Amino acid sequence: MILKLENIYKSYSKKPVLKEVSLQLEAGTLTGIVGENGSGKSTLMRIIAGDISANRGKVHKNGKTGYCPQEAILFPEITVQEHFRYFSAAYNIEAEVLNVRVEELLDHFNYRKYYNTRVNNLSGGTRQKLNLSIALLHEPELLILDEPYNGFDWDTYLKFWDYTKDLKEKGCSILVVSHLINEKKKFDRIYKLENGTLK
Ligand SMILES: Nc1ncnc2c1ncn2[C@@H]1O[C@H](COP(=O)(O)OP(=O)(O)OP(=O)(O)O)[C@@H](O)[C@H]1O
Repeated sequence: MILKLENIYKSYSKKPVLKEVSLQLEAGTLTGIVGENGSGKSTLMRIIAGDISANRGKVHKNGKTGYCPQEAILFPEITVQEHFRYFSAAYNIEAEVLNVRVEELLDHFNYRKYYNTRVNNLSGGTRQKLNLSIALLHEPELLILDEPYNGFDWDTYLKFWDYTKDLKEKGCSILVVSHLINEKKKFDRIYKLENGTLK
C-alpha cells in the first residue's frame, strides 16, 4: 500500500467539500479522479500532498511523494537550472544524481534550450514541463498530478504518457486528477468525485 485515505472530511467555512473520502493506492498503478469544476479535486490533492489538512480522517503514506499542483509554484525571476538546484537542495539530492535526472528530464520533455531561461520568459506549456519535472526530481513512490497535461502540445502529451508508463513499471503509484480524462484505457481505475465522495 502506497497511499491510504480513511474517511477524509474537509469543509471551508462550514461548507463541506469532501465528506467521506476513502481511497487505497498500490505500487505500480495509475489511478484517475475526475470531477466537475469545484467538486473538490484540488482540495483532495492538497490534503494528500500535505499542503493543507483535513478536518477529520486519516492519510497514510508509504514513501516519497511528488506533487505537481494545478498552479505551478515557480519563481519568475530565476532560471530552469536554478529551479533544479533549489529543489534538489530541498529534496537533498546529490549533485551527480541530480545531473543525470535533469539531463533525462530535459531530453524527454524536450526543453533543454530553456535551461538558462528565467521562468517569466517561458511559455505556459514549458512552465508546466518544469512543474512536472520538479515533481519527478526525487523519484517519488507516489506521484500526484493535478491537471498535469494542461497546456501541453500533442508531442509532449504523448511523451507524458510514455513517462508515466515507465514510472508505473518501476513501481510508482500515480494519481491523476482532471476534469477530463480521455485516455481511459491507460488507467487501472478511475473514480468520480461527486457530492464530496468518490464513486
Ligand atoms: N481556500 C479556500 N477557501 C474557501 N473555499 C475554497 C478554498 N479552496 C477551494 N474552495 C472551494 O472548495 C470547492 C472545491 O474547490 P477545488 O479547487 O478543490 O475544486 P476542483 O474540483 O479542483 O475545481 P477545478 O476543476 O475548477 O479546479 C469550491 O467550491 C471552491 O470554491
